Amino acid sequence: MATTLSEAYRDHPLHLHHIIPLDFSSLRTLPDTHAWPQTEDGHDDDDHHHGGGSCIPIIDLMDPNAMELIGLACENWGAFQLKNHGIPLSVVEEVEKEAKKLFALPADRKLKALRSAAGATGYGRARISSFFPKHMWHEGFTIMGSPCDDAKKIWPNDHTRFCNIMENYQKQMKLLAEKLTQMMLSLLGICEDEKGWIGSSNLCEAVQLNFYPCCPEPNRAMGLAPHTDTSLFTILHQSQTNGLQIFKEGAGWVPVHPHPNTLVVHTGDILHILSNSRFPCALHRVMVNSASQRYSVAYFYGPPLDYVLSPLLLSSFPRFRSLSVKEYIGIKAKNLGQTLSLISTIQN
Ligand SMILES: C=C1C[C@]23C[C@H]1CC[C@H]2[C@@]12CCC[C@@](C)(C(=O)O1)[C@H]2[C@@H]3C(=O)O
Ligand SMILES: O=C(O)CCC(=O)C(=O)O
Ligand SMILES: [Fe+2]
Repeated sequence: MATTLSEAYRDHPLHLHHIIPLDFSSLRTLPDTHAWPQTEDGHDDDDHHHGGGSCIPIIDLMDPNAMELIGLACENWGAFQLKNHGIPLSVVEEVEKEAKKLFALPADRKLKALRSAAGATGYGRARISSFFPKHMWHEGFTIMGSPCDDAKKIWPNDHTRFCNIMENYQKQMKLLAEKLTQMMLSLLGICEDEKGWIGSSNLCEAVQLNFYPCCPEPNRAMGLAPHTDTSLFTILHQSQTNGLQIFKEGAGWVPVHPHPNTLVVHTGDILHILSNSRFPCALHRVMVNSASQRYSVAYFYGPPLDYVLSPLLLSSFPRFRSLSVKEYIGIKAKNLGQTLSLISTIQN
């Protein structure tokens, strides 16, 4: 029985043919396998199409009103950009540098750490790939706990630096995540009893390094297809390259422009459930471009696998049935974007 997050994902293997990544650097045109139907909306050169120029709020964590501002941002957007977050710039810069080093390796080196069909960690496509008919313009490296086993396969004698930097990043992110969780759960009026898991050693956390190479035909490609994250919330560092977009009801796809020394925080499925839908779960995607490559580092944070998810904010009837995090992961592995409606108590 799965007791760790990586075991929970291993219980739901992916199909192997979706795992072998492509050597993007060798391509001068977009192969048909990577050509997505063109959409009207969505590219960074036409920002004026998006929500009348509105964008997700930037919140200063040192602001005395930070908590209220976070509440408003979560309700209206399911996302905000956080400055003065307390994570030293050097910690984030080092992770970005290691990610760049990793993805710059020749394909045969990265493939040494290829995630197996039943594996949860290592190098490869995003897990969601198997739900889409076309491939994404993206490479990823997934970390759950220590990345050493995977890093050793890539750098047999030289993996310590990578491991230390990734482990330190997780430690720092976890502290920030605990602070934000306290705030968000308080905002929802959730009592101290329900916060017992915060800071426990078995909570679920993972890091995903993302790389979006330059793309010869960016308007026909997709960096990361629309999805919501399986987290309470996600803390994201993006390199200084546009591409991330968040979907806002009524406004469409809104770009999240990078700001130096600012982290993007967005809600995941679990916060949506606990808040009984008061906080939307951020639907997001990544577009690519032909001029610059893009990197990002996502930190996923959530309660332990056996934690029972049920709406805690009960100003009205519970909109979702109760189930454990582990059970949620299992349903999502088969149903992806349909999962929330499958556990909804509202007929549709
Ligand atoms: C802890 C997580 C969260 C995962 C699965 C597992 C490890 C990798 C994460 C991602 C990262 C890329 C997008 C996503 C949608 C994907 O395909 O893999 C994420 C997914 C999720 O949020 O469900
Ligand atoms: O690259 C990004 O900005 C977003 C990455 C993402 O959505 C993810 O890793 O889940
Ligand atoms: Fe995501």
